[in-house]
Amino acid sequence: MSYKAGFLGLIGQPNAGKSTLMNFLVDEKVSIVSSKPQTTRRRILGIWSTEKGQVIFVDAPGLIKADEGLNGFLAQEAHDVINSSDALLAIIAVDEEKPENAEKVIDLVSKSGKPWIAVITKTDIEEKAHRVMILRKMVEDKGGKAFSVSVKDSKNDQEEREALLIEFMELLPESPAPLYDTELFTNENVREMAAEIVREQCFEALHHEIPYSIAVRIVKFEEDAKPVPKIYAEIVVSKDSHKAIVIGKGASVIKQIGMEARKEIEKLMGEKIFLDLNVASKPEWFSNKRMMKELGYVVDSKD
Ligand SMILES: Nc1nc2c(ncn2[C@@H]2O[C@H](COP(=O)(O)OP(=O)(O)OP(=O)(O)O)[C@@H](O)[C@H]2O)c(=O)[nH]1
Repeated sequence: MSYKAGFLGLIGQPNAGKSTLMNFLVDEKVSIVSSKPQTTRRRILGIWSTEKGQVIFVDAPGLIKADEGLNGFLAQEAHDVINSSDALLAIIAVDEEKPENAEKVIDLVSKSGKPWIAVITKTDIEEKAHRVMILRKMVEDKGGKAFSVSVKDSKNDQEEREALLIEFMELLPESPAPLYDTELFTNENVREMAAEIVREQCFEALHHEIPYSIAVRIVKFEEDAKPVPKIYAEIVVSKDSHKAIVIGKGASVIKQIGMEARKEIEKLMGEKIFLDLNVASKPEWFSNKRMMKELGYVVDSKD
């Protein structure tokens, strides 16, 4: 059998389970997960390599409609992933409230002209189990093949994981060699992943709209500091009034964010670290192209 390698884009509505699925398939925590929709911002790659091929998963932000600001960036990212991937996975969750949303994803992917497979996620949610058949039929009506998976139930099922990976690899083009070093499981560096982990913990600790308007920037990353590496991160809020909320009474909220993020970053780095968090207010940063660029959300290559 020839060697296959390429980019496989994960396309779905916000909260469909794309990041969770990618982390499960790559068997590493690559992309952040939260119970709130629209957590994924930048395109994140998860890489799986075997001697037969290399699947590079591209976790795109969920599909949304917007032209400007951060949401405009997210919408553009999702469409760029469709255009630039070699093959696509349509990710549809059994708990998707509106059938037309599932239809839209299947439509978009099937019309892309690229090889594709649908993955029906969250099949462990019993009261929605009947929807698996309905979604499968929707996929088959568009000429596609559907797999169903529950990451909750399959966490320890390596056979199921490998079977899915082999199916997905078949969608990819032949390639003379791997596209990334076969030791890598992501394109993100530790610095970027640390910032994403702090952002994930903000989603955990904060409610309402605040986490959506937060960005996290690593100000200093002293990998060789003694006795442990030191990471200085800044949580950027978009309104002065959010600062006090992120800090919390007696600094309780920021302490919680820091403690949980530190544990996750330590897991990632395999060693103890020191994490320092600061909160800075940059009013309406997401409406300002220069600030968005500074925070890692590149809007336009022309500026
Ligand atoms: N019960 C159940 N929940 C799941 C499963 N997969 C994901 N979830 C939950 O669904 C929520 C959304 O998961 P994510 O992986 O962040 O979804 P996403 O599609 O990447 O979301 P965006 O970043 O908004 O695009 C989280 O609370 C997950 O824990 C599953 O197999 N079963």
